[in-house]
Amino acid sequence: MSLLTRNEAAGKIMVALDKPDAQAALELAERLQGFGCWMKVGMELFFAAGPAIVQELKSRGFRIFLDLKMHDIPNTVRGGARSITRLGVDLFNVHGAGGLAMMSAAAEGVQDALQAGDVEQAPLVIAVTQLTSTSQQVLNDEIGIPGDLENAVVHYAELARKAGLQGVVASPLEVAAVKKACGASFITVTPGIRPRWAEVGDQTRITTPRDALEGGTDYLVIGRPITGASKPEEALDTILKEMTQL
Ligand SMILES: O=C(O)c1cc(=O)[nH]c(=O)n1[C@@H]1O[C@H](COP(=O)(O)O)[C@@H](O)[C@H]1O
Repeated sequence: MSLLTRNEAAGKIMVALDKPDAQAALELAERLQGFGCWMKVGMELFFAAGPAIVQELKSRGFRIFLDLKMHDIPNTVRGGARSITRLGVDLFNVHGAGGLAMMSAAAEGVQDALQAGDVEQAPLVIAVTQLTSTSQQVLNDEIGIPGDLENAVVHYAELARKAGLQGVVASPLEVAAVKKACGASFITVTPGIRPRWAEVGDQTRITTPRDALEGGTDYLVIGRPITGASKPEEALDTILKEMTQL
């Protein structure tokens, strides 16, 4: 594989802004401003700071992945997707476990907002397959889904594609299988990224940033290895070097 430029690699990174309030999040965003990464706003930040944090980050030029993992009846998810689309985010997710009708409703909610003229650009919608903290044993013995974890991920990916979604959240270990089943242009967004020098924490299905890139992922979601560092900009810089240098 040919190596990416630093800017190309940075454009594939989504920094998980898992911070308790707007001030902490914006301080961190400011330190990472020049890199050209996406920002991922998840539950911790959104539940504390609300939609205003999305507008603020957008006004600073960041592309936004809103990670609220909707999982509800189709009608509720359709309305939720409509509201999220109106916020002007670039990408958001729903749970594949909600099934085909629920994922189709998410896609319909996006169309509702477009047809109402609320926004001009449709966000990408992707489905969470199996959380990257879930191991094979937990999938089988606790969650109660039998069989191979990779097959479970591919099953949800195929359902997501059928529902008209544009991609999935999966671990970098399943990217090849997802692309094989759903096509090269079906987007893979992969958390579970751990440089060798970072703590693994609660993630179980992990690779290094370089391995994720070489495995063909479209986007790398990276939180604590960057956000937990005393100098987040240096951690991100190190990751970019690891991704782009021979
Ligand atoms: O949808 C997600 O973003 C997500 C799905 C998943 O399967 N695993 C996962 O870790 N995430 C999110 O990705 C981020 C990973 O953060 P770190 O483990 O700190 O790098 C967190 O914000 C998680 O909420």
